[in-house]
Amino acid sequence: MATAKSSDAHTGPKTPVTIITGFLGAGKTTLLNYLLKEKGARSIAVIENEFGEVNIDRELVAENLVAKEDLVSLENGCVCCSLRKDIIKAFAEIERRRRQQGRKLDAIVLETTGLADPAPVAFTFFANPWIASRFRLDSIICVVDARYLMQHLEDGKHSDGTVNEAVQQIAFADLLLLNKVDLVKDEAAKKQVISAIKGINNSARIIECQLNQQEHRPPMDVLLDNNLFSVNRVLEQIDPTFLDSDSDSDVGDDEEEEPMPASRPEPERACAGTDAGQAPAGPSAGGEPACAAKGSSADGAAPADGAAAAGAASGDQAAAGMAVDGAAADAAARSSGHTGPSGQAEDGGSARHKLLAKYRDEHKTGLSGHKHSRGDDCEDNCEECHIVDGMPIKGDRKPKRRAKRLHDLSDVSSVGIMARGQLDEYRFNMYMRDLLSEKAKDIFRCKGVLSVHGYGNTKFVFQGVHETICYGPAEQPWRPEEQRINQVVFIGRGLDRKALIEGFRTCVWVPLPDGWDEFRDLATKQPYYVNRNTGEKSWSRPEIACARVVATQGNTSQPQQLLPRSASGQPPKRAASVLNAAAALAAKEAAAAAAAKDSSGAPAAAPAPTTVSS
Ligand SMILES: Nc1nc2c(ncn2[C@@H]2O[C@H](COP(=O)(O)OP(=O)(O)OP(=O)(O)O)[C@@H](O)[C@H]2O)c(=O)[nH]1
Repeated sequence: MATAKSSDAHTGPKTPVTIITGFLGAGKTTLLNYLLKEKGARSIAVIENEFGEVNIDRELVAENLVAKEDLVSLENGCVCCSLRKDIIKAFAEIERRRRQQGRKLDAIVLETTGLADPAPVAFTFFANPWIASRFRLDSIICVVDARYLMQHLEDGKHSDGTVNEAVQQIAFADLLLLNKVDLVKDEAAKKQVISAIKGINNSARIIECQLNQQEHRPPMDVLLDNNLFSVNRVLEQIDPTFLDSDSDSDVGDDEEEEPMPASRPEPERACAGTDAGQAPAGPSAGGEPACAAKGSSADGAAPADGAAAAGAASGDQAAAGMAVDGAAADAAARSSGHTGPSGQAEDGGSARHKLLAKYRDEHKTGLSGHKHSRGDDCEDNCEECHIVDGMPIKGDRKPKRRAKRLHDLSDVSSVGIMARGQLDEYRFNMYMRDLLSEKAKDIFRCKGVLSVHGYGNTKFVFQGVHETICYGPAEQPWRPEEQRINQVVFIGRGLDRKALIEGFRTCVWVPLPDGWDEFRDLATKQPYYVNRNTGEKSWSRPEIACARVVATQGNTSQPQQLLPRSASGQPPKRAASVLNAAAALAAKEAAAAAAAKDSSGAPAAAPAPTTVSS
């Protein structure tokens, strides 16, 4: 088993880490891009976590980074649950790259998925000694979608005691950005949202903003290096068991079994490298700096042995400093078999108890405000006495363990679809229109990068949050050497994977058979087809050739299967209904338009849409 030597201890300043949280589509990536664009001389690395099977954000963030090495992506899962141990690897990877390049690093920004509970992520900074000695949690910023918050709070009410992610995200925030205020025109509705936020978190500052508008963004120095995270606030106001272990908290325990990042100078330390991905380019936004930050950071010494060296600290940060070292010592003792000052192996609990007790003795303050020192028989029989020390102080109560939150994503999934080639604009529009008119409530989020037939090298990005959807050109076109692969991801509840994939297949543009040309009806923009040899006109596409669509499946980002076409070569049923509905609607509109002016050149006299059968 690896044993850390005192020379392993990192004694330099700790790099501040900002966690960006917020529900799906709230504006986290928009904020991240703003931070990256306006970072000035700061060197920022990004850990970006994507829930979806296809990572669209990587495209949209990468171009704002100085080097692609600054981005580590954790894909297809949540850092708060399935990818929890990968956070440590991500930090190790960033550290490895930084050392390799001999660059300074001023800050790390970690964007969680929109479904992440920030608590376990924040806990990592206290549970893992290697992280605790090198990084400090600067603040948790929660981006709140002013338009959809009430819906998300309502949707997330679970009768079985499981946690609503939107509530957790707000509760744990040190700073709340009430975003998309442009979409809430009604002042009363906005007040309702603010009051709902305050009902969950009354101590964090709320800043109203519009992150996609330069002039309505919060100033940079309010956002970065603001030193807002306070472990005391978390313990007092949110979760008194925050620093207690749960079954997932041993995040560093198995790291020592894995190899270190290749160039890492401390091979015996308990942490591991990663193959985390790197990224191509994508679009983003600009912004402007201003304003003041508060407080200063505390850079405690790393816990070199089980006893842990306490860092120099003050105020709120002192609590964090002590807790860091305490928890770090705890984890170090557990994972590395370190010995305490007595030379005896200490269990993690006692190492942490000593440090927490020291802090409490110094401050003589209980978490809920009543005064007592450790070991006192607390007259209030307050819960915290039992929780903080992890053992019963009074009576025969059993040691407490942090209640493990259930992260209920049982019915929430993501469907990632990739398709080579180009999309047929009209069909894709119809597909999305049809889909969202039926499923907007359950499709929390959709996004994609598209290559559309007829638009040359323009790369399109589409972004959907429930029924709000927008398309636009990415900042960078398709590069000549870049493979044009359409990528879309849907995240939501009860998604019908098969229907989504089959529907998307019908959107891929395929060449027409010889002799056929495509035209657009002037009034409806619906395409129609003319055979230049025979003069035949049709609203339905003469032939749909085989399209190669690769769908990702389950919890893997690897393409899994090629979907077979139906034997007839016709689109599947669901797609047929999409096309029929679209065609019927368009035909109705065309008839009305044709009645008004008979000059479009489309098939004569309100053509009956040809039924496409499967
Ligand atoms: N109207 C409006 N749209 C915004 C604002 N900020 C961001 N958006 C848009 O909201 C959509 C989602 O923004 P993202 O930044 O991708 O949201 P996100 O939280 O990163 O989404 P996920 O990572 O998928 O959870 C995009 O289309 C943004 O352009 C805003 O202030 N007003």
